Amino acid sequence: MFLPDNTIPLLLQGYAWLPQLRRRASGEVVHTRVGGQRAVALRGPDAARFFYDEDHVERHTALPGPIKSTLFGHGAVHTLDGTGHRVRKAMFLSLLTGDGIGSLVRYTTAAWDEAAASWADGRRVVLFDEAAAILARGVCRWTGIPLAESEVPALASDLVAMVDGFATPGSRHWRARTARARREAWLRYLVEYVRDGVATVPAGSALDVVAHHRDADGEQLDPHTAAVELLNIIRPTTAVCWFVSFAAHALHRWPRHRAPLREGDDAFAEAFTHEIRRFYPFAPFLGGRAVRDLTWRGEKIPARSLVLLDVYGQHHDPALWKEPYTFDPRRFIGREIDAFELIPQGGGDPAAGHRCPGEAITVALLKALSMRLAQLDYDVPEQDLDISLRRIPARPASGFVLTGARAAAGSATARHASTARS
Ligand code: HEM
Repeated sequence: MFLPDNTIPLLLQGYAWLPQLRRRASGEVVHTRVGGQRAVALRGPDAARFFYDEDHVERHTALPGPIKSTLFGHGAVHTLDGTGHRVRKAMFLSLLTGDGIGSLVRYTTAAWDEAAASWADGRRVVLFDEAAAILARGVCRWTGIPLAESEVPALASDLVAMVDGFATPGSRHWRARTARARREAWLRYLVEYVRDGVATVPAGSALDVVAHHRDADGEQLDPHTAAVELLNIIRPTTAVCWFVSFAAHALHRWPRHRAPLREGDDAFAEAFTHEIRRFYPFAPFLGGRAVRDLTWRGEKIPARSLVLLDVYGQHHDPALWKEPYTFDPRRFIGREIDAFELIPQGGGDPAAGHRCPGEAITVALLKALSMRLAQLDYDVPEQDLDISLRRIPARPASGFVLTGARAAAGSATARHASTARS
């Protein structure tokens, strides 16, 4: 079968690329070619289950060099399979789940409260940038990475750049590569100082654990790989700023959702974070490579093909979600979420496969910061709030500008401010 290469349509159409191919396909599988390679695209919970079976799809041969040089780093856990992956992944899960989440949220909300107090002077705030700085400050403190206040904006901007430039040719891509090279060098030295005892580090902190982790071969990570994995903690945590800007966008478009967040309705706040992660575009699709000839619902997938899981398409499939283009947090209240149904951060069991180990952290941070945002009154001046589906990763064009931010009367933030004054 002749398959034309679809790389240019992917670059032009972004998130709409796979859903459009799917609409034109005769069956449940899209057959195409991308980057000169044969590819198939699937979607739906059963497809996700199929994709996450290591007997079907591997990762180490699938990730393109430009994505490793920007988003993940060479040698990252994302690029491993089998036992090597399990051992490295266990390190991440030991750090990113359980008791540590509470202290990361506390550090980050403290950074938010401090920043929000400074917004009260009426200045113009670009929420995307402020949230990135707040998150970078919180996660470095939590990780044990020493960082002076004056260094926060440049670090936040580098971490954002690594995410912003992974899927695009041109200046954003080169900015991402430069940012990664700079920050890998910085953290490589820090790891060496920790190992030599030149830098002291809180016992059990992420910096301590990564610096002393032993991989499946019993060896410590080389300093470069340790730096890559530290970045794989602080970079995606800072990237929660994308979701914070989407939360602001949602509260602006559908202000009725502000009241339950402001009142501290925990179940609603959790549902709100899930709906943000379903409704708004972030990871467009996930990719791996077929380890052998496979068959999916009667269709052949030749060995070595790329297998793409259409995340955005799955989250907007009317067969799975009632009115998928309506933003409705209540769809998540009072029901279990299947491990392969809502997949903004991958699917399945994070210990057994590549699902994001930082999902609980993402939900906890987004929930806490959305509730704090809802407790502020602010003005939203004229600006470009368009979220282009052609841009990967998407974001509100203006970064969501607000002015005149002040604690809403009667909110927990206002009570906190008046206690601090008295
Ligand atoms: C902005 C929020 C986040 C999004 C959208 C996100 C999304 C993802 C996605 C789509 C994957 C790949 C899943 C796969 O390949 O099957 C992933 C993997 C990963 N994420 Fe996240 N993530 C986020 C936050 C975090 C946080 C907060 C951390 C750590 C603190 C983190 C650390 C990782 C790591 C280490 C992996 C690699 C897992 C593996 O290959 O086994 N992520 N994430």
